[in-house]
Amino acid sequence: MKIKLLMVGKTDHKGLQSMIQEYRKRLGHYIRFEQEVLQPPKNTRNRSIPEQKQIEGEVILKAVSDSDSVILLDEQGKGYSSVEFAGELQKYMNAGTRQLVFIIGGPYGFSEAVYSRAQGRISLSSMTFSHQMVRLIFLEQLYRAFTILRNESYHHQ
Ligand SMILES: C[S@@+](CC[C@H](N)C(=O)[O-])C[C@H]1O[C@@H](n2cnc3c(N)ncnc32)[C@H](O)[C@@H]1O
Repeated sequence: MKIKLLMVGKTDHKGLQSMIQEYRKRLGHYIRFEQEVLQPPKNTRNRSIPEQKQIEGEVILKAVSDSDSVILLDEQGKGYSSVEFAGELQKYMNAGTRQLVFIIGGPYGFSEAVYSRAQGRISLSSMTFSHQMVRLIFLEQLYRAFTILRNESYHHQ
């Protein structure tokens, strides 16, 4: 299986970039992993929030293939413990999933079209994080999940 992380908008924060890079590197020891930053057109800033979400949604959907399994990172999604999340990843691997795509939305979340395309929604907390912080928190959880599946000593109950 390959995991792809799609994110709307780039992060310029050097500290975050460096920690994200560290977890990407660690994750690469366990699974094929790719991340892609999606850049909505710049001339959308004067649009209403629903219009911006729709435009971002179109950009997101273009980046997803028909055969991908898609999970949204969404504060209103389902909450998992780290062990449960590791179990979910194992289920996708056991099912022969070729590419599992996780998506982090922009500042206003996802359009209805993106919600309809997704197979699932995962909440990392009922609190809202910035779309930039979520990248790091989620990558750490992905890495943690693979150490759990391998019975390594990173995770302690
Ligand atoms: C600033 S948040 C958007 C908040 C917006 N109110 C919404 O309805 O989604 C930007 C993105 O970060 C991610 N995000 C933020 N907090 C999250 C959480 N607790 N769990 C999972 N994803 C989260 C989601 O992908 C969201 O689209």
